[in-house]
Amino acid sequence: MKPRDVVINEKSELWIFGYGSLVWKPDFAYKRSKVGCIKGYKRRFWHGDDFYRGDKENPGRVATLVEDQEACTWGVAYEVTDSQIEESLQYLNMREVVLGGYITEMVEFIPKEKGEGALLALVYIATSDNPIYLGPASDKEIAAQIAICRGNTGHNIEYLVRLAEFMRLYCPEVEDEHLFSIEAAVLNIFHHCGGIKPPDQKCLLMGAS
Ligand SMILES: N[C@@H](CCC(=O)N[C@@H](CS)C(=O)NCC(=O)O)C(=O)O
Repeated sequence: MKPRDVVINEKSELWIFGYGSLVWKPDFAYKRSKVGCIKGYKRRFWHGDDFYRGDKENPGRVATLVEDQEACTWGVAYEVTDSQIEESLQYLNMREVVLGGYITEMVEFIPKEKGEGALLALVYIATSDNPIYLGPASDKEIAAQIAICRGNTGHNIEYLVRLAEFMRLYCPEVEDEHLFSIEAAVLNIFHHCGGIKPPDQKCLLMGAS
């Protein structure tokens, strides 16, 4: 399945950029990966998810990209070659497009490693005309929604914490205020609601409820 705008170079290679669950759970075979960023977009928890991290009644909040010329978004680009191209596109079409409501764009990816040239990469973006797009909300409102949602692959908190973990580990110099203020607000909710012990990251990362 080749989405309309996928560019596969003459060496039969394709790069796929992930900035949400794809940074910690690609779940497709790839040849190699690079940490880096794409310019002109900011990551926002403005997309709804009524399948993986939420349900029809309580849709979760997951990452999408919003155009902003001043911003850049950090994540991971995966190189797929030969038969991996068709396999990954088929898999991601179901995961991201059919079940997730994302569309595909080609963007310029800039590797973090010095001296490595920019690459064209496929990215999955949920736009505001998408039926399950939730749009802007305060960090506290987003945190309150994430704190109570879970879906077919686990808790919405796990999605948030694993992404924050990725950024702390691989992009420690990057200030992602939106991501970290939502994470802090979620932990604050657990701290203040009836003294429930804040879920430590280990238990969250274990996908505990
Ligand atoms: N397209 C973004 C977001 C992808 C994403 O988080 N998609 C959701 C679908 S709504 C997903 O695959 N979730 C799997 C999970 O949460 O386990 C990325 O490149 O990482």
